[in-house]
Amino acid sequence: HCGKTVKIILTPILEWYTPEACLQFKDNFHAQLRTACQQSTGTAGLKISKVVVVGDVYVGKTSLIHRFCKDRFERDYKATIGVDFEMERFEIVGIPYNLQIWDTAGQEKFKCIASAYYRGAEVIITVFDLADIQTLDHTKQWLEDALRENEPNSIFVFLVGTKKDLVSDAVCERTELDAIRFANDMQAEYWSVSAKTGKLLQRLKRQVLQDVFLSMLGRC
Ligand SMILES: Nc1nc2c(ncn2[C@@H]2O[C@H](COP(=O)(O)OP(=O)(O)OP(=O)(O)O)[C@@H](O)[C@H]2O)c(=O)[nH]1
Repeated sequence: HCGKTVKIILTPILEWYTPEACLQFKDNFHAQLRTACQQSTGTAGLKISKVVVVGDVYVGKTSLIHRFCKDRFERDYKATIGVDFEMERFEIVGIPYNLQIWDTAGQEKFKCIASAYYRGAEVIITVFDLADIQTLDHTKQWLEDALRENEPNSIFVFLVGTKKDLVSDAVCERTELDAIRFANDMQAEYWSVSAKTGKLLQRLKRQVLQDVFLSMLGRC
């Protein structure tokens, strides 16, 4: 679990983690990376990174974040009122980082409140429901709104289709073809996932952490 690539270094704090066997704690670990990590400070000296999750009402944004941070799924729907956030802690070369994951409301009446929290994001995750193709059509607008509050060239964008468990493989494949076209236009990375089964979500999470890390390096 600890190796020489950035991807592997970004393992969050896990119970089976053994610092003694971890390359990033060795004296001869990549000097440039170590310096970059030590220099990258965010708001008020804390090392904070921000991910913002946007998309239509009921597409599964909250469920995605719960699976990300708590590895839990709830069947009952509770609309997000305005915004909410989860904090995920992880370490790089022994330096603790806080990853803020902002959950925004999809309901039109809360859009004004939610958009006030778009600023300062390193990653934007634009979500749609694989079982409701119309929600894919709206992703470009969600992204446009989120990008307006950020520096478009320094941001990583994900397009995520959720509720993969609700659609057949054939429907999923057809929708993915459209989604990949959208992703190319949006310069986004595309993933199909299910918060219910948790399928691919841990891999998506690692990819998000990797992009956050690259973004921090870019700021140094
Ligand atoms: N089967 C299935 N249901 C899901 C999945 N993800 C979310 N849901 C369900 O879809 C409903 C809406 O999910 P939420 O995560 O609350 O949706 P949201 O996008 O946060 O909604 P707003 O906060 O109102 O914008 C809930 O009843 C979830 O249990 C999934 O991957 N599979």
